[in-house]
Amino acid sequence: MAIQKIIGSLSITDCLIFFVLIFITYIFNFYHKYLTRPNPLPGPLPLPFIGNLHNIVYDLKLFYDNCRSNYGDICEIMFDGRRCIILSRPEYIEKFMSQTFFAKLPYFQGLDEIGIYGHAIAFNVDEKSWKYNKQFFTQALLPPRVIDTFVKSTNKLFEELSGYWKSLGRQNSSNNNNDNWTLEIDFSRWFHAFTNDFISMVATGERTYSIASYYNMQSSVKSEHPDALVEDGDKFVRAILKYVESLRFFMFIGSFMRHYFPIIKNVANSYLKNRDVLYEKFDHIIRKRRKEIEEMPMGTEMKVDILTSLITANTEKDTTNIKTLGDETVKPMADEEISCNLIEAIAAGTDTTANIICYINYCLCKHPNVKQKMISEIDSIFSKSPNKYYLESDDLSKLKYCKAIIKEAYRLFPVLSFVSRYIKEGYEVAGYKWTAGTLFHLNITGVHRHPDVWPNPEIFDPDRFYNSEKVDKSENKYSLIIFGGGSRLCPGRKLAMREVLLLMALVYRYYNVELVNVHEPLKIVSSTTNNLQNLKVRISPRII
Ligand code: HEM
Repeated sequence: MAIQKIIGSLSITDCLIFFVLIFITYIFNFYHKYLTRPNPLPGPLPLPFIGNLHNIVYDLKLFYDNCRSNYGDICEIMFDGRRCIILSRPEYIEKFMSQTFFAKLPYFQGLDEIGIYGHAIAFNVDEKSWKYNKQFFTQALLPPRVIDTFVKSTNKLFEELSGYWKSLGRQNSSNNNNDNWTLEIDFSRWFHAFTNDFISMVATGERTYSIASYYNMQSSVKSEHPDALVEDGDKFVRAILKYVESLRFFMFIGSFMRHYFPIIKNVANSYLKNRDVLYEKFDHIIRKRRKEIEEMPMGTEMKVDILTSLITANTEKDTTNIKTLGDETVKPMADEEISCNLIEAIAAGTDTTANIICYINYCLCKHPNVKQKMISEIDSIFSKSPNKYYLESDDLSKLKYCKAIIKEAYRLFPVLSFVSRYIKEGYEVAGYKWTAGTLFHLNITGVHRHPDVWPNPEIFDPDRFYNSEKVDKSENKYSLIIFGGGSRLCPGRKLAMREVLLLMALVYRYYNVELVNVHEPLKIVSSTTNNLQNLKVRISPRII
């Protein structure tokens, strides 16, 4: 009653003064806490309420690119109300690359709401559940038999892509029947479509027909795949892309805004609806495959894809030997968990691989000498067997210079700007003691362009990884972290390396590739990955 009386007696000016006082007290507290923090490090000044969101959200890549030169090997930002320490030196990140389990994130209510937090692998913070999922996932991807099968699928899919290029090239030329055509293409769009088609096949055994769909958009004749299949694939890809986009939204936009702020609430709801549609689609795919597997007589050869492997693991149809996790016997994987793993595989394997292919292509077009040396290496594989069209795993292991190019392109243009680690207990890093709850970002660009580690770090020079003298000098274990490291090492690394190598070899074996405009700056849109967009190249068939 007394409080009601006091509130009733307040004028508008009193209320305003009251809110201003609260606001000033908050600001004072915020900066007092900031200025008296333990182990203060350099970094951009955080703002109340948003921390350093404004520094990173507009151009994430630029921020991490400049982080080391502006603030040094160790600096800090404030993210989601907590300190985030950015490490840009191999020696500092080394501790996080051990086999000890590290979470990657603190608790994110938004990620929980969208349904990924604590599930599958990348967003899993529970050691036991993460181990369970990662073991299954790795088992599904790493065996040589599996990799060989996917090498064959890449060859076949490239043949289809090549057919589309040829058809568009001929449609573009005055003479429809010859191989004397040139075609301008958006390399980035084609290879996003390609990796999407491919990873969907790897994950579920079913294609998205993304390359056919992109071809149909540009061609006067349609691909041979039925329209309904292509449209279905399109819908599926759009739902996946929207889901990936929603992860960022649910991480950055706070719970209050998502639930009560009118326009934002609608966006959140549309993301949740998309999630439900996507999970329903995966449910359907999983149920269908379970039934197929159940009906298969024992001993029948199974399909090679992640879905089949996750369904059969630890069942009587299991041909591998997972069975135990530590000392515990583990159970087969539940459908909900399988869905999350499949979504993660598709999300993690599309943009990463497509972008690295684009960056490699850009570097090659900018460095004709490197390109020529690489083409000689590729041709040497084919010249040993003149009727060869496809390449096999054994051929790929001979492409040493191509591998060096991949590493060097990735060093200069990492697809991910950073990887994160979150400590649940006190820990010593870079000579400082950190309390539980500190988040670390391992700055990939900072490490990859560190002048103490890499001589002339801004120069594209694949010989760093080819010429053994140079390799010994400059490559220390954590100075190149393409696939992260330690317990969190990327389980898709072998598959991705094979796919990228094979695509390089096939594209440059069969096509001349030039940038349409050599002087045009790169268009990189940085979000979860550093997406290279609108990479216009001119292709024509190589006369071999
Ligand atoms: C060129 C392509 C790829 C690159 C550059 C790449 C890079 C990375 C990096 C840097 C990490 C973080 C590692 C860390 O925190 O230390 C990661 C994690 C991961 N990647 Fe990849 N990746 C690629 C392809 C793939 C593919 C094809 C798949 C699956 C089919 C995949 C699945 C995953 C998963 C599930 C994780 C989470 C691992 C964990 O947290 O334990 N990646 N990847």
